[in-house]
Amino acid sequence: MTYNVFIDGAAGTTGLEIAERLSGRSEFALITLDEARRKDATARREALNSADFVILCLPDDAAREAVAMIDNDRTRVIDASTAHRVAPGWIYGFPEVSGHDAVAEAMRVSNPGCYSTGFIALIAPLVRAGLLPADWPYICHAVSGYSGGGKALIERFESDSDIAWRGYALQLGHKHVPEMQARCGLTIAPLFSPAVVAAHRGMVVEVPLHLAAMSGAGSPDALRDALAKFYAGSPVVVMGEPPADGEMLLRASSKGSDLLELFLFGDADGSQARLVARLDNLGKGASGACVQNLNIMAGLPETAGLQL
Ligand SMILES: NC(=O)C1=CN([C@@H]2O[C@H](COP(=O)(O)OP(=O)(O)OC[C@H]3O[C@@H](n4cnc5c(N)ncnc54)[C@H](OP(=O)(O)O)[C@@H]3O)[C@@H](O)[C@H]2O)C=CC1
Ligand SMILES: CC(=O)N[C@@H](CCC(=O)OP(=O)(O)O)C(=O)O
Repeated sequence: MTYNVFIDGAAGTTGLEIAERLSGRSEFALITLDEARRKDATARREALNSADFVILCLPDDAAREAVAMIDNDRTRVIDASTAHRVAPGWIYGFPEVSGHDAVAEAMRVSNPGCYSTGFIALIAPLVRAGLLPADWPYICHAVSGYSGGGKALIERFESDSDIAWRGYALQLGHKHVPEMQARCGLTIAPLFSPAVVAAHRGMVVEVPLHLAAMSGAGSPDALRDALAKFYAGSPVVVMGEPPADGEMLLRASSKGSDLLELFLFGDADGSQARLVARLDNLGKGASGACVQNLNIMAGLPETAGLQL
């Protein structure tokens, strides 16, 4: 069986990476639009309706418009944008947390945000296990490679090599906060502080915890064991090897990866911990996750075409 796949936004950062992961795979045939027609509404409507699977790699408004153009009940959609991540009728495309069966059967899948992937991977299983409270004001710090901001941010960083660090969303209310809160079942929106560093790709997401002040929280060992148990058997989400030298580096030259590595560092008396997720914003943070979801929806091995 060969499935027709249309990547709407195929010339963008996420779209190009998905096409790369699908290239050479006989299970999929890509529907492509040339440069002159890739934003043409008629051509897009035709492509959207002739595909078995559509992957939207578009800004939010264009993603909503694309979904509205689909007028058949056969085409299945994976949306990489923020548009549908807490929308009714959409399955959240994080199979390890939402359930593989839910993704496998879905007509509409919303791919998680890159930062949200790290935060949810760390917090959702621990809240579900009762080892962390749902009613706690969590704080999350993160850094991303500049490709996380798409073509515009890549152009900005590559034309100004003097930017070493860019803090943003300083007025709070980053667009990933609603999905972080909803998918972890938190009663209070987390405070999220993202930044961009002078690396093309890569991401570190950290949630520092005052365990001693949190009623009912587990010990660092209990949290680590619970995460390891939750993701046991996952080929994509793994417990990272704790660094022997006590430091973690994000290298500007790092190659792409579709792995998501989780770490838990605790202090000697167990009163404080740092939960850390390391991933590639373009891997499990975007394109790798899209391909993993596509594999699952098509009934194929979930890691086919992934770089692990
Ligand atoms: N980059 C990342 O790490 C991640 C990105 N995402 C999300 O994925 C989506 C795509 O992001 P990204 O690839 O980074 O962004 P880019 O800006 O790199 O690419 C977006 C592409 O969409 C095209 N486009 C814009 N409007 C239309 C339209 N109306 N019809 C057809 N094509 C259109 C753009 O065209 P043109 O080339 O002419 O500008 C561009 O090629 C966004 O919603 C983003 O938030 C999600 C997770 C991580
Ligand atoms: C560095 C950077 O700018 N990152 C993007 C998020 C990338 C991502 O996850 O994309 P979605 O738009 O699909 O959520 C941002 O903070 O807006």
